[in-house]
Amino acid sequence: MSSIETQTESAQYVHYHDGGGPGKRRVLTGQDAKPTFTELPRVDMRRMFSDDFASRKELAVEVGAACRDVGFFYAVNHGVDEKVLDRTFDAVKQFFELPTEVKMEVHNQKTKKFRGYEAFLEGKLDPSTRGDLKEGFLMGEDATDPEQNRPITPATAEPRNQWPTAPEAAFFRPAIYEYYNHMINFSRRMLSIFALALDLPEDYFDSISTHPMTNVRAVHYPPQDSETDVGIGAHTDFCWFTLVFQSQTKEPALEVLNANGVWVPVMPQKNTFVVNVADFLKLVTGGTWQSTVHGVRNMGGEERYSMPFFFSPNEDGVVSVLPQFRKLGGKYEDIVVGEYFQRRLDVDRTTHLDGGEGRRS
Ligand SMILES: O=C(O)CCC(=O)C(=O)O
Ligand SMILES: [Fe+2]
Repeated sequence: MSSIETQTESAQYVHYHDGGGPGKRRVLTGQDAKPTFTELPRVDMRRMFSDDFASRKELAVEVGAACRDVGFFYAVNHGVDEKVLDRTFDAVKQFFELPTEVKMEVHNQKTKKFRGYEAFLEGKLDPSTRGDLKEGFLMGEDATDPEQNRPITPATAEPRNQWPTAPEAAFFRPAIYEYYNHMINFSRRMLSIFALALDLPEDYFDSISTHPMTNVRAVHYPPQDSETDVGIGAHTDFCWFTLVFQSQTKEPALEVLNANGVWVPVMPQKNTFVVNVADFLKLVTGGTWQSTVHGVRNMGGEERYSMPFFFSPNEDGVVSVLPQFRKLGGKYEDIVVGEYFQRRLDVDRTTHLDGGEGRRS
């Protein structure tokens, strides 16, 4: 998949999973190539904590450009303590080393929201593969978990998360909650910067984000030795935005697709998050911001771990294309966040791409 290889092939397509269905992009080379990114911008988030509005606005302008031109950026000086990140990754590694039966107690197929443990090869966004070469654990908003301090209402009374009960797994729940709470705070600041980047008041999204839909996914990718395997098939995320912390492998594994159908590697950088725009932010910006296709191939010979945090507004929040992105005469429907989210989850659960085409054909 080098750029040289790309230039010698003609009329190739890259296939992916977008908006709940199959998508493809022509690989453009030579005179057909469009101006597009070849690396991720680095954004210094320290200004997010500034009392000075001009400083926050300056940050928002940079973030807005990254969201429009790339859909992905590195976030440095994000304010999440490095010690918390180290502790979280230690716990995640330890969890995945537990016996399979301990992990399978909380198998995600026992829940409607797919929470809990996902075994190797069970995820399969790309039907030409034997499945995603990863195992994972997913948790998220759940008013019945006392750690979340949320009122239980008829709509939130059912437990959503699953936690292992084996004594040897007792360390895991508090470790994940420590990360989760830090990520909620980081996300709220991020949300106000996104609002500013869209020339809206900083608190514009707050009223629909009082009890946001959120997920932490801990993922373990073993090293793969076959080019035909994938850690996670090419896809876009179906939330508002995603914050990813990845382990420090020597070789990059996460890859982001640019407009010319070229996979841009995302080299892990120390104490740095990768932030990406997801489908909802693309939707409310009328496609001005990009929900960029990405995937993982862990070819560097090392175990890899990552911790994506997915943020969406309230389940009963109603969103639509923002006024400044509407075209005269256009028809714009309201979308209930939770309904859209569950539809996408059901698609992911039950369907795969048609046709058996891989990432390139
Ligand atoms: O592991 C990563 O770096 C990204 C994972 C990812 O894209 C996802 O879980 O949606
Ligand atoms: Fe993703």
